[in-house]
Amino acid sequence: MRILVLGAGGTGGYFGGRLAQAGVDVTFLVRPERAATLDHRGLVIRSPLGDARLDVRHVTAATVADAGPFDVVMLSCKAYDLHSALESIDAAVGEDTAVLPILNGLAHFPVLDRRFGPDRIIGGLCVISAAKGPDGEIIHFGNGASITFGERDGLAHGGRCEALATAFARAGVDHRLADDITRDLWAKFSFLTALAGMTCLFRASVGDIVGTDNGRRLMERCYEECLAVARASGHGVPDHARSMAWKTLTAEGSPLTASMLRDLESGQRIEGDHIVGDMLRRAYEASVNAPMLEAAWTHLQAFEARQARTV
Ligand SMILES: NC(=O)C1=CN([C@@H]2O[C@H](COP(=O)(O)OP(=O)(O)OC[C@H]3O[C@@H](n4cnc5c(N)ncnc54)[C@H](OP(=O)(O)O)[C@@H]3O)[C@@H](O)[C@H]2O)C=CC1
Ligand SMILES: CC(C)(CO)C(=O)C(=O)O
Repeated sequence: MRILVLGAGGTGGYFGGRLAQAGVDVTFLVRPERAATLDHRGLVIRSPLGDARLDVRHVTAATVADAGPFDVVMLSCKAYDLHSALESIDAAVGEDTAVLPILNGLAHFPVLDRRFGPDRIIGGLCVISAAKGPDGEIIHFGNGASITFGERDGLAHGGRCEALATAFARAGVDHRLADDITRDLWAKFSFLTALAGMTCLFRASVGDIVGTDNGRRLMERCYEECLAVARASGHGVPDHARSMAWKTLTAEGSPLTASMLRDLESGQRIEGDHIVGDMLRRAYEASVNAPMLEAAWTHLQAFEARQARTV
């Protein structure tokens, strides 16, 4: 199986790197600056699951056409880069290529469906805390790193998801082939929106928020709003996923924050509109009362307005 990974940042660098490390046929599609770093230093992963320095095959938008087509294109850009990423992968997508996005959120699916046709798009998500460090190294915080994917229509599509599962198994990556990926996507979207909305709003970890007089109650309200949107959309989050999320969102002393807070505090662009803004629009459409999401989204928009003035 030939895999193209768009982006060699926190998620793409980690999961693509693990595949490459195991000898899976992986090529990274990167921008010129990242290509220069990969040439110079290789793909460096610092992780509690094992450090690595890998010489990885890579192309840029200008050269990808010569390397394709691929069996799978794994998309690991931030949502605000989606359109440029799609322009770049166009030449790599052939008749039988599948596209596996691992972005957070849901709003990229209709964009991908329109561009490549729904049959080409696999549902995917990942759970990890990782970022690109100052020297281009992938820093993996914490011990968990898993990827979940599956066919959104439940059909076989030539066994491409099984082939992907084989590749991840070979790389020793914790992975799951989901029987209902849409349900998993909604479960993660609901959890992440509450986590990102709240940790950004209060500029604090879960533990620090729930340790305050009212934090636990506010966290509960925010998560309840997200769950209500999921239910109204016909994708109610199953009990086990809800109780796991709730435990994580209210764990005393937990240092967990969303990657969005890391981005916000380091002055980078954020996926506020793709995550919190999108959930709130869905709340309005479904007539779900969502004051916590309104506060979280107002805060992120105000942050972005100030950020735009200072760059
Ligand atoms: N980081 C995390 O812990 C987690 C992130 N996610 C989600 O995964 C997605 C990706 O996040 P993350 O990996 O952190 O993001 P990063 O910013 O670390 O990595 C994204 C990479 O995509 C590259 N890229 C963007 N546009 C293009 C393009 N047109 N051509 C080539 N490369 C491009 C960027 O390149 P360049 O280096 O040139 O800017 C960057 O290296 C997001 O939706 C995020 O919410 C999900 C779970 C956990
Ligand atoms: C919740 C978490 C850490 C899980 O991967 C995540 O997706 C993020 O912070 O963006």
